[in-house]
Amino acid sequence: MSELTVEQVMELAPVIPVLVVDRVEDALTIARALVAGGLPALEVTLRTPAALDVIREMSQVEGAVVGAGTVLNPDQLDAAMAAGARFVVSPGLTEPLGKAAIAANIPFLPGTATAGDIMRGMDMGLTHFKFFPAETSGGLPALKALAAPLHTARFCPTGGITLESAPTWLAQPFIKCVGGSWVVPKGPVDGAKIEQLARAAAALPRG
Ligand SMILES: O=C(O)C(=O)C[C@H](O)[C@H](O)COP(=O)(O)O
Repeated sequence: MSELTVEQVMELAPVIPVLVVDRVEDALTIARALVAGGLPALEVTLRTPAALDVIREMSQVEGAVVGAGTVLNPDQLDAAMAAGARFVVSPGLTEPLGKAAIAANIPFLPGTATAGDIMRGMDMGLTHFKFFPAETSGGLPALKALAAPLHTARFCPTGGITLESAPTWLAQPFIKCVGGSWVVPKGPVDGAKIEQLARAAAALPRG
């Protein structure tokens, strides 16, 4: 259960940082730096063995709204929610995962890249989607072409987006936020650097 709607999660900041965290010891430093920099919605990808513990740790940080990314199936959805995830993101939309997320009443951003993906989501009652992988799926021209007929859908493009390219995406009315990993660079964790990158991302204007 989450007290936020998916729209509210997307409106927290212009950027949802996509996090791949290997060491649970780094979780608090990363989350505090991102929240201090103005990015409260944190997507912890289930790509590392530490991910569920990282969600638990980060959830203790005041102001953080911690979600799970790379959620592939209902079992992972359950595990993420048990760890405290308040929203979930997936690279693609399957019927089992979509139904489970709707039944669990948790904000869900399924990855979509085609009209068929988005229409299947709409049939399930979903209204907000990740556009993934954004740059290699045709970039903004592709999403504009999809959003024209599917005009009620709202998007969080993710995949290949940078601080420099984000403003062009965010200027579109059908785009609520973007996702990106650039805010937390790979390598040793530097809280001051992360906070600085978060501040720049949080200051991006939205359309
Ligand atoms: O697996 C998921 O659910 C994901 O969220 C994948 C991420 O969207 C991308 O890995 C982020 O892409 P970059 O910003 O280009 O690094």
